Amino acid sequence: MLLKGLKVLDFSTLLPGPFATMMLADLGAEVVHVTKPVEEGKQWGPNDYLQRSKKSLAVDLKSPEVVKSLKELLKEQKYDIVVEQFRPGVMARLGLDYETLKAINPGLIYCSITGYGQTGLYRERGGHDINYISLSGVQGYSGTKENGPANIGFQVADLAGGSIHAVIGILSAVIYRDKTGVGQHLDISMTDCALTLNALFAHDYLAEGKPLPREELILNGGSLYGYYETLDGRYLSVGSLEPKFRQQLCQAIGHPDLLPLAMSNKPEDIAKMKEQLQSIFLQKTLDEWHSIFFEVDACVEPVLTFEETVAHPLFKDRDMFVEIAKPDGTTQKQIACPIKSNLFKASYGTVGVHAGTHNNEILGSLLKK
Ligand SMILES: CC(C)(COP(=O)(O)OP(=O)(O)OC[C@H]1O[C@@H](n2cnc3c(N)ncnc32)[C@H](O)[C@@H]1OP(=O)(O)O)[C@@H](O)C(=O)NCCC(=O)NCCSC(=O)C(=O)O
Repeated sequence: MLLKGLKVLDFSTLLPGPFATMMLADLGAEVVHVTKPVEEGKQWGPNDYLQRSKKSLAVDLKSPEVVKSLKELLKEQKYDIVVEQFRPGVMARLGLDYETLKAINPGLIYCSITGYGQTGLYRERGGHDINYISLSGVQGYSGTKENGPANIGFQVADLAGGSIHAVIGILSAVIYRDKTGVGQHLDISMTDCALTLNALFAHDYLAEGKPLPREELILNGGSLYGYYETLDGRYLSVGSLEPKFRQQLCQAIGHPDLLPLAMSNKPEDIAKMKEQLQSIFLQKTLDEWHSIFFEVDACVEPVLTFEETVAHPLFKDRDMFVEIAKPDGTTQKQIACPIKSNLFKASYGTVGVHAGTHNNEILGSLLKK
């Protein structure tokens, strides 16, 4: 296991931190999730997946004895990475802030994931993914002129922002600590991370002063790149950006005559081509189009329901679903670790366990002291 020996004490809640520490656990880190005590029979949130392979400690962090015991564990270097995701100030009120813990373990890597960072005007402001992607500008040029931004259905800032940057930060800090013995405090703001997701278009504005209007850029509706409805009310994603793919597209839909229009970058031609494509795609069902495009190199794929995704041979070929053991001896299907290597194969413990399952194992003797 790539991260064998890394020991993480994870105070995070909701999605970004738990997803980050699940990635670390999939790669072999030992993760203990610290949470509030939960009534027997009631599990916290999406525990089965996000908490897989982790141990669970359910404790009242406002109890001085508990905090003393946790510090003891950190002092003895039983855990050398802390992940937390509260509003700035919460961990300090609990006596578990970086400065306090660094004093007892200078090699500690402490990763704080927040909406807006540890500093600045917004530091204590509550928020969720929808707010982070709104402030970061990505929603300012997504959606349509008519309807404005659209709900995207999954959490971009939390995951592509917070979780993945937290993991990169933690692993970089581990490499640095291996060389120097020195730990550090990582300040991961999900909105800062979401800002970086403007990667392609930010430059147009920053370097060239070009505004980023909805439906006028190459990927947001200003080209034929987009979604088109089919006869059965389903959708096709058309990503035929390059000339060779546009050529294949026109052939596949039986309209090589449309190639000059498909190649034109004039806004009026693009609008006409999109209209043509829409009326052509409405003539067949998604399955019929899929049969045609499966044989064609044109960057056209169906928009699948999640059920269809789970059954798709693409993910079967890539072993992207795994059966994870449950404590009752049965298994549960979950998404596999997507990091694949010639040396390493992800291995998993059980699905997330009930909050507090490992209280005795981890804190038992310390709490009795
Ligand atoms: C999500 C939040 C807005 C939720 O706000 P709040 O509910 O007000 O929580 P806070 O973090 O401010 O404070 C948590 C309080 O719970 C207390 N607390 C926490 N755990 C414990 C335990 N185990 N025992 C006792 N007390 C506890 C902690 O001491 C704080 O108390 P006091 O000190 O007494 O206050 C905020 O946590 C936040 O901004 N976090 C960083 C960013 C974030 O997680 N955003 C959401 C991502 S998910 C998302 O976007 C999405 O899916 O959508």
